[in-house]
Amino acid sequence: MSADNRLPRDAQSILELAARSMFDLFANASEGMMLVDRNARVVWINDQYRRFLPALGFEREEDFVGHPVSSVVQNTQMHQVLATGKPILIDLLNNRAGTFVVSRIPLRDDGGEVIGVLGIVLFDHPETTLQPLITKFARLEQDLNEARRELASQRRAKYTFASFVGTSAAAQEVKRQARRASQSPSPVLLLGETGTGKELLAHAIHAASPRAGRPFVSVNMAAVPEALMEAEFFGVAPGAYTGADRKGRDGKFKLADGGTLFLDELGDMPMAVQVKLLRALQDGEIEPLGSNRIVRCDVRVVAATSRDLQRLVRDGQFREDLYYRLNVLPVRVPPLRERRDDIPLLVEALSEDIAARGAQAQLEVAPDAMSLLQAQTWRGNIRELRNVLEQLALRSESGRIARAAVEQVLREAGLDRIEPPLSSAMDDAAASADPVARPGLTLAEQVRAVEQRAVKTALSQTQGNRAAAARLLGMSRASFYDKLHEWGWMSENQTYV
Ligand SMILES: Nc1ncnc2c1ncn2[C@@H]1O[C@H](COP(=O)(O)OP(=O)(O)OP(=O)(O)O)[C@@H](O)[C@H]1O
Repeated sequence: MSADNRLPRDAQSILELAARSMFDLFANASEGMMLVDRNARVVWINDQYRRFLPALGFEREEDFVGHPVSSVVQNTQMHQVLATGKPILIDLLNNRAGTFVVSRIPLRDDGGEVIGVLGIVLFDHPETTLQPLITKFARLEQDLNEARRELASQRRAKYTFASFVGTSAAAQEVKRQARRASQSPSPVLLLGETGTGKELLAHAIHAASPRAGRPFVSVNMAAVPEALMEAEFFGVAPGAYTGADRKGRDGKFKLADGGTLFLDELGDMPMAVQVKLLRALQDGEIEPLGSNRIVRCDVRVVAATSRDLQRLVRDGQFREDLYYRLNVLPVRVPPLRERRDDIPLLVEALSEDIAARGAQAQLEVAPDAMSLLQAQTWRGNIRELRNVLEQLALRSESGRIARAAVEQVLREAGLDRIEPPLSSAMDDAAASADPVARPGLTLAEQVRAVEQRAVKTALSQTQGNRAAAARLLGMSRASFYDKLHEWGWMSENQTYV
């Protein structure tokens, strides 16, 4: 009989022959084999495997065979194969005996039920035999660990209240309110113009809250395309999509579980997502896309917006019920022009940071240059101030900043140049406002000095809010403005004072 005639021709016999040949191949080529039963107990090992026993800490075979595999082989995954019925064709196993390349194959009875698992040690000491593979694996593992560390650090608060620079009454008040809010589990709504520090405060609130040890996760509504927002928030169930999301993905709600979810640019949230967000906030439950399973999430929400939410509600662009749900602890973050006294401190802190990042000299701003910065309207607030300082730092070798340099940067940045004499005029007037100190004054001059001092005090008490200052002094707004014009403290195109 020729060799060809000995080959079977029916599928079942071919399969049996292949299985037998493969098993013989594995048995001979492998470094060892073990069998566990359906209770994950070791029931058999071959001769080659026996030589690993001392390194695994066993003198006698009976101390190994007959025992649960997880108690005799550290880091084994045999029970996982038993539970899932899925083979692990190739894996690296690390334990006290060394590093091994292993394969784990479920064994099924005629009914298809898993009745045991065959474990095969394909290579021992792969660090010598499989060096390139191991090196690559180690590098990937290292990259993965770094990425995980990076992700974890991104999910920690970057700022604390100490990062919020400012000692003015307005700055202290906003910090006081935010500190109080940090101790409450209710949602916080940070309201203020762009660049006023809302995101910084959101971090600080989280860092001072009982959730500080848990993740801080942000979503910027203006940065996520509308079509992806639902998946971004609530996640995607495995198999809901083909492609990259095949395995499913956690949404930001789940990632923030136990911690704080920061919703930046809340006013830009599409209506469809608003409905789902409301449900998630009310019930503490979310439903990932493509799933019919409810997932519970314990998340504290801090939201921020520079838009007028009440107006968006009136215009039908923001749900009223969601607005009330989020507007439990509103914190108004004042614009820079309401806390000009903080500008010198901010300039110092920001230029220290700029110098540290760019290895440039720390800026030394001349007093008349500083007054120019203090007089500016700063519609982009602290972010805009920082940009101007960065420009100044780039252009200055020594770090010394004269008034002309500030004028030039402001002009090139298209910022209105606002002259500071107003504030000096106000300060000068207020300084000479003590009539007792200036006994030679006429009655009219003394009255005027007293009025000026009262107006200045009222303005500083109301953080520059003229309407509120007028109310405080029991004056109509019109006569208050008349006074400011009369003293040259306000002109048609100047908004300062
Ligand atoms: N009080 C402050 N002290 C120091 N730095 C600040 C302060 N407030 C804001 N900053 C800095 O100014 C920049 C803008 O702040 P932030 O992003 O928090 O503003 P925002 O109000 O969230 O702005 P937007 O509404 O545009 O997102 C950041 O670099 C921040 O670190």
